[in-house]
Amino acid sequence: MRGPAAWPLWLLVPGRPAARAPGSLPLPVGPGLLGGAGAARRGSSGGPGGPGGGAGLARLLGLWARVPRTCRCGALAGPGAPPLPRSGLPGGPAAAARAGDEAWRRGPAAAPGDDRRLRPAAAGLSEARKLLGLAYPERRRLAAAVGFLAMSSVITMSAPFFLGKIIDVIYTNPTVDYSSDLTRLCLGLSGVFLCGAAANAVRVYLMQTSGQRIVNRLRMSLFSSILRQEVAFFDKTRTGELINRLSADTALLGRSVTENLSDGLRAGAQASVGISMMFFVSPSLATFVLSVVPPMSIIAVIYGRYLRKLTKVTQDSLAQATQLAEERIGNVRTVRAFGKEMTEIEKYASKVDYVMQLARKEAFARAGFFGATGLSGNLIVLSVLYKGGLLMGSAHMTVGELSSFLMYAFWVGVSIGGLSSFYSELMKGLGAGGRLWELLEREPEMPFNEGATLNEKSFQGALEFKNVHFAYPARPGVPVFQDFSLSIPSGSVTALVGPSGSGKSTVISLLLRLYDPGSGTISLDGHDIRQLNPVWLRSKIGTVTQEPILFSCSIAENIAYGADDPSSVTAEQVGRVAEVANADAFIRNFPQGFNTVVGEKGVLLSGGQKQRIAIARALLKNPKILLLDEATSALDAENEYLVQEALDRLMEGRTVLIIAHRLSTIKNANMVAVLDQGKITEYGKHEDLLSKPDGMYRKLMNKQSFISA
Ligand SMILES: Nc1ncnc2c1ncn2[C@@H]1O[C@H](COP(=O)(O)OP(=O)(O)OP(=O)(O)O)[C@@H](O)[C@H]1O
Repeated sequence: MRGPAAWPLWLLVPGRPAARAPGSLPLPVGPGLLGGAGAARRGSSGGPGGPGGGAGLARLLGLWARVPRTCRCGALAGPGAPPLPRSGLPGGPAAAARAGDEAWRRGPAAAPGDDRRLRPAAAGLSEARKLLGLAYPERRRLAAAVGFLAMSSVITMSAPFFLGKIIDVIYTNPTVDYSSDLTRLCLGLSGVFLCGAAANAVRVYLMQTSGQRIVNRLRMSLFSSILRQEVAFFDKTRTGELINRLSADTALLGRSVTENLSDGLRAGAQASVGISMMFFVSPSLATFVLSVVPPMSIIAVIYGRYLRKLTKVTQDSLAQATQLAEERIGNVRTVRAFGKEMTEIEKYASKVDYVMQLARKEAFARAGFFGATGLSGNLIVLSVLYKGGLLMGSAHMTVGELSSFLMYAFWVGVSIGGLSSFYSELMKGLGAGGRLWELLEREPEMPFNEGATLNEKSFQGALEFKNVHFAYPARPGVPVFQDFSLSIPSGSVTALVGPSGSGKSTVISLLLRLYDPGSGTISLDGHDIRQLNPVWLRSKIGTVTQEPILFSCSIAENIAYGADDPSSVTAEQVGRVAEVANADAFIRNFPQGFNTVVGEKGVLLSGGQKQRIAIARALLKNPKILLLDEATSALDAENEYLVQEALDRLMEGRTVLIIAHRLSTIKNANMVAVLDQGKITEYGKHEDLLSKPDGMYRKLMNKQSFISA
């Protein structure tokens, strides 16, 4: 915040400390003498520009990779891990309750473990109340800050009165020696100003720290709410947009309820005290001055509404620009391979240009608003001088009283400027808040962590699809499965084959319950998986895809990610599974061994190496059910052998569904299922299916090149 001492004396252009309006009048006393001036207009940093301003399964599972990196490693346990902090508060609901966070609490009918019902209690209330609800957990700090604010404001606002007295001491009787009176008054006032400055400093500190805590809590709540959403939500919502909401919008919203609120309160308090003092010093002059306030209020309301709408559009366009940048930077190899750098730069430039256009509109509105308030401020001063001069001439006012009045008028002008800044920042906060509330209050269409679990001892891992009909929510009119039925007995290996796009990866998505079928049932040991707790279900399933997604952390952390509680995994456990997965030799060859950081999405490793790390991760998870997607392209002979051997070890004793691309896998499978046009058209052993002369399987074998290794 700009320090008051840096403000020019003539500053009466409300909310524009840095710009002197042409022709504005110099005032006798500057705010620098009067302690902190919280009415300083906030910078517009939160506005445009922001604060500181054919591998289907891989694609599906890649959704998980959209999770921001910082949360992927270690901190975020896999399925089966303790649920994410409810209510977004680091300590979960208990902490929320401790913090008195009424905006985030369980609904009255919530069952234990029912995360879905956690929703902001403020839902349905006006947005302004929701904003204030955010500040509620910080009420003690904020109340203390308001106390210090009141103290510094009282001191600030008493200054003009005493300064007027000093002027009268000087002017009233120039022949008398008034030096001792003057020294006493000035020393006393210096002490009082010092107290005012200290109170103001404490207020700023408390407000800033509360603001950051509110933003942190808001970000945690939002991140938690985003991660709970069903996968279909991520099919429709773009990552960059969510990132923008998490960073820019939360900051804007947080600021509007703390620093801005504090400055608004200060300005409000100072304006009302200033107006009262103006009436106290000269009622007739005060009545005259305040006749200009109502027209200004009307302009402010119109301006505020406009700004609110504009902020919403600006934040949306900013989110789109972030989305584009995030996607292109994340896929820079593809951009480079196609030589599209310049095209992408132009695309980004057009998005940023649009944000700029909106910023220009905002600047235009701001300029008009602050120009009008500045002009009226200066006119007030001029008229006070005029009318005050006349009153002094008729001996109705002393020079000290006129000086006091002018200073109060000045403070009221500054405070009204502060109030208009507060109002515009609040409107911006409300504009940015709209989308945030939508996200925060969105209830996932699929339960996140509720439902039954099966008895671990009797759990077999038999899977069955019965008359399943399914279309992706993003394409409801295009059915992927129509009357799809398939049984995968416990402990058996079923190979799934079918033409590209026939829905093989979709089978895996449905088993992981990333989506629910439109009709029909998918059961585990005879229980409809919709009745089961999805987190528990996923903890029983391991997946290895042809393009495994690794996170940008160490190899050890990537392997430990498979465990229910990654933090409890020992180096020995990691070493052991890496050995079984034929991965430890190449890992140990890296200078930093298991501590080697693999780069974003594991970009620093080869395909075969990534697969073996994924196999080690699955081994550590030790699931009853395995869903595998074999690599379509052949690895070199050695890698091929090592991966295959690791996979064979991984498959032992589990229920396995494998999207097969290797002849050897198909031949070794207990059963082969042929998927075509949303149905299983053939089912049996490799040799039996091959013996059907017109069968789909035979045609597939002839058409598609299965890897012969
Ligand atoms: N998230 C999604 N939203 C909408 N449609 C999708 C989605 N994922 C896949 N599809 C569509 O569903 C159909 C089945 O896709 P799926 O990935 O299951 O096929 P596949 O048999 O695994 O293909 P491939 O062998 O090429 O990987 C395709 O038509 C595909 O375009």
